[in-house]
Amino acid sequence: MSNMTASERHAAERRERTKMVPLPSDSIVPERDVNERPVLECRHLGIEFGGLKAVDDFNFTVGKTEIAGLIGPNGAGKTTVFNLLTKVYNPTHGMVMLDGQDTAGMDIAAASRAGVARTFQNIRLFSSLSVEDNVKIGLHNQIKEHTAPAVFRLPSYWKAEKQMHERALELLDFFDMGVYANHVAGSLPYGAQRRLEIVRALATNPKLLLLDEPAAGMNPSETAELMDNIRRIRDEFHIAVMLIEHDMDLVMGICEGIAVLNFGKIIAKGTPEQIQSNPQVIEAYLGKQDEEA
Ligand SMILES: Nc1ncnc2c1ncn2[C@@H]1O[C@H](COP(=O)(O)OP(=O)(O)OP(=O)(O)O)[C@@H](O)[C@H]1O
Repeated sequence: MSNMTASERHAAERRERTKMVPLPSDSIVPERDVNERPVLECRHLGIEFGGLKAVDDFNFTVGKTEIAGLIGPNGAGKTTVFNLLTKVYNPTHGMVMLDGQDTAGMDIAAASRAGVARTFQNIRLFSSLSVEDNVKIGLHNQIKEHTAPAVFRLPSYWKAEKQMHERALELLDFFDMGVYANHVAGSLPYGAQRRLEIVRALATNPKLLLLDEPAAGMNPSETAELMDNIRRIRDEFHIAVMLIEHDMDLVMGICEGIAVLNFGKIIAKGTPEQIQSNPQVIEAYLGKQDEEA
């Protein structure tokens, strides 16, 4: 394996490790997850804006520790799916089950507590705050805060502060970012800011981490490092990751199950090998890319 590029190595590792098995719902999950409750089940999910069906009859399941991919041409509806999963939008059709919980009626904060976290296509950090404070913002959704201890600086307040500081550093260290803890977030190099977004999302203790174009703007070595980090997140936090990405080496290198959207509809679902050899996908998406190249 020594002469392989990072993405070839990832693809080889994935082929060795992951066997995808079908569920009765026409979805597939990694074999290791088949007896576990899926972290995400979308059934006939859809949303209309005016007359436009931005997402239509979206059926997709993500296993408990799966790395899943959502791909498709620009405007296909991918980010809208993430907005539905995080309750930025309420669906006009269908349902989303998060770790077995129906998310109907939840707002963004409730969905976060139920276990979904995300990063955005364009970096959204509190750029004038410190790196540590950005992570602590993520941690806040798990800590029950009472006004009196904070106002009167009671011992329970300091204990919670200490716990948050330690946890924030632990998470930053996981990504070799502990040295940046006191830096202003906006002063970090681009790649480090993208990593910080992931750390902040992980701080909410999610079961499902949604990454919207995590490799955008990255050079090949940063992308290879990102792929390693996504794998490490899955392996060490034992959570699922679902990502939207245009970088096909990344998608085919680390994703286990993939859905392809075109004009709001799933046109193909399957393993990277199945997706790469699907004529509809090649025509709708991969072929188009080749023509552009
Ligand atoms: N709030 C909204 N109101 C009206 N139309 C919307 C809204 N949000 C998304 N759309 C439309 O839904 C469609 C899907 O958009 P979406 O951003 O989900 O695509 P995408 O696959 O993420 O694209 P890209 O790869 O370019 O980010 C587009 O036609 C978009 O204009």
